[in-house]
Order: sequence, then structure tokens, then C-alpha cells
Amino acid sequence: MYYFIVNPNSRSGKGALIWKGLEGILNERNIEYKTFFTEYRGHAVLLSESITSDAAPENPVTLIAVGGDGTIQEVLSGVRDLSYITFGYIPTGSGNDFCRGMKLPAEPGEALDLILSGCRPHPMDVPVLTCGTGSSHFAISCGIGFDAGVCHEVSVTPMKKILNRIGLGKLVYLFVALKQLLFLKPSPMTLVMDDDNVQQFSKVYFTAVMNQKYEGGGFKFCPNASPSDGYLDVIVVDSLSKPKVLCCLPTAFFGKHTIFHGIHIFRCKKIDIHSDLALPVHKDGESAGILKEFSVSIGAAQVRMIS
Ligand SMILES: Nc1ncnc2c1ncn2[C@@H]1O[C@H](COP(=O)(O)OP(=O)(O)OP(=O)(O)O)[C@@H](O)[C@H]1O
Repeated sequence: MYYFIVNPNSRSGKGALIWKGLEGILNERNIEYKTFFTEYRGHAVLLSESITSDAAPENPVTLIAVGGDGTIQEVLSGVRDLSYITFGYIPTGSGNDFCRGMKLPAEPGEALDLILSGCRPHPMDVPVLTCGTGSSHFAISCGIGFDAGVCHEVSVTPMKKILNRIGLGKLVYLFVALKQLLFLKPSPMTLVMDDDNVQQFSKVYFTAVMNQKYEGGGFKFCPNASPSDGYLDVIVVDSLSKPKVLCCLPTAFFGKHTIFHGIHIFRCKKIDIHSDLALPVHKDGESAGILKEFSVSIGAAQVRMIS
């Protein structure tokens, strides 16, 4: 049995239409499945929690997220014990960083074919974000500062709807990034990695903690990140002039930004981030609030990912 959690609102409403086509294929092939539609932000967490509450070694669950990158982290956050879950993903969003990082088909029909092909799943790390007393999972990255400000604005700008309608949804990240950069004030930040590696920076544009290579609609910020190595890759962009950041950003599409002075890359299993100013934080592109501090860790938790 396949359990599909579908965000019909993804890609500005196109998700519902794409799902109709996929449902036709499932019915044609007599596949046993159940569908759950999300109705509001955060709903996928509750749906996934209830679908997987009885998962056990003798009762494994195959859970498929259908939506954008934001739906993936909600679905994973609802799972209490990832060890009994086989996870699949069908992209119907606009950013597609998860597909890019996992080398999954970007075309929904092909992604469904892969899921139904019965191929052997591969283990994927699932990091944990902790802010205050709350904790949740993510799949791609979480970040504080400029990148999170961009994600937040992308999610609310009417430009996203317009560009999605003409198939240029990815461009919205570029436009918003340029606009945000103009008004950004870099601020001091302290990172504590694996409890003893303390790094202080005075003018941080953003810090991103990455499980995958790509975020923000294709920026290869941590070119050596791997979602199955048991490590988090961290990028800090500090003390660059704004014109230099502008030059550096396009090179990040190809992972060539690391040669710039002011780009710092680290690898760790746990990181505590303290910012002097309260700044926007994102989790797989969705707003996680305005925070001064949070922690990210990567442990033994892995999910069996159909890839
Ligand atoms: N029925 C719904 N109506 C409105 N928002 C929803 C609904 N279902 C889910 N959401 C929220 O929409 C947000 C964006 O979802 P998602 O990431 O799946 O799509 P997207 O934004 O089109 O894709 P991408 O993140 O790849 O650009 C998430 O915060 C999710 O919780």
C-alpha cells in the first residue's frame, strides 16, 4: 500500500492538476494506494504523524510526498521513527532543490514510475532542527539571514504566481535575492560545531546548514555535501562587499563560489548558531521564524529513500 500526501496548492495550484494525471496512472495499473490532501500550512505534519503512528518492523509504511520542497520537510517531521518508513517523492513544486540534490526525476510521471518500479531504497540522512523546546526534521537545508529572507519573500510574493504560470518559477529566487541584497545589513554570528569548534564572524550575510548540495532554487552552496554521509555541511558568507556578493552569487549555481575570500565551508555533526540580531530562519525553504539561536544535528536517523 502506498500512502500519498499531496499538496494541491503547490506550484501555485498546479499540484492538484498534476495529481489528477498521476491518479489516472495509479488506477490504470491497479495500484493499491490512499491519498491525503493538505489543506493548510503544517497539515502534512499531522497527516504523516497519523499515517505512520502504527509503523513497526512488521508493519512498514511507504509514504510518498507530492508537492514542493516545503512539503517534504513537513512529511518527514510528522514521522516519529524513520526506521520503518520507505519514503518517496513526486515533485510538483517550483524550487526542486530536493530532486536536484537527490538526482530524482523532475518530471512527476517519471518520479511515479521510479516509485512503482520496486527499486531498492537508499538510506538518506534526516537532520533535526531544534529551536527552543521544539524540534523537527528537514531534508535539504536550513539557514539564517539572507537565504532565509529570500525564502520568506519568495513564499509571499505575487511574482511567484505569475512566473509559475509562465513556467519560469525558478527565476523568482533570483529577482528576490537581488532585491533583498540591496537592503541587507550583515550581522555578527557565532557558530559552535561539535561542542568545541567555535567560529566567530562579524558581518554575516547568511549561514546555511546543508544536508544536500543545492538550496534556493539551484544554488550549489555546499558542493561537497552528501545526504548519506552522516555529516552536515555548513556555509558562512561573511565580510564580503555587496558588489562582491553579487559577483559571487551566479558562480554559486556551479559551486565555484568557494574560491571567494569570505566564503567559509565547514563539516560537522552538530551546530549551535547564535546571531547577535534576530534574523529570518528557513527550513527547506519554508519560514521557521525570526530567531537569534537554534541548533541542528545529524544523528543515526536515516530514512529509506526511493532514489
Ligand atoms: N492546501 C494548502 N493551501 C495553502 N498552503 C498549503 C496547502 N497545503 C500545504 N500548504 C503550504 O504551502 C507551502 C509551500 O508548499 P510546497 O513547498 O509544497 O510548494 P511550492 O512552494 O509550490 O514548492 P517549492 O517549495 O518547491 O517552491 C508549505 O508551507 C505548505 O505547508
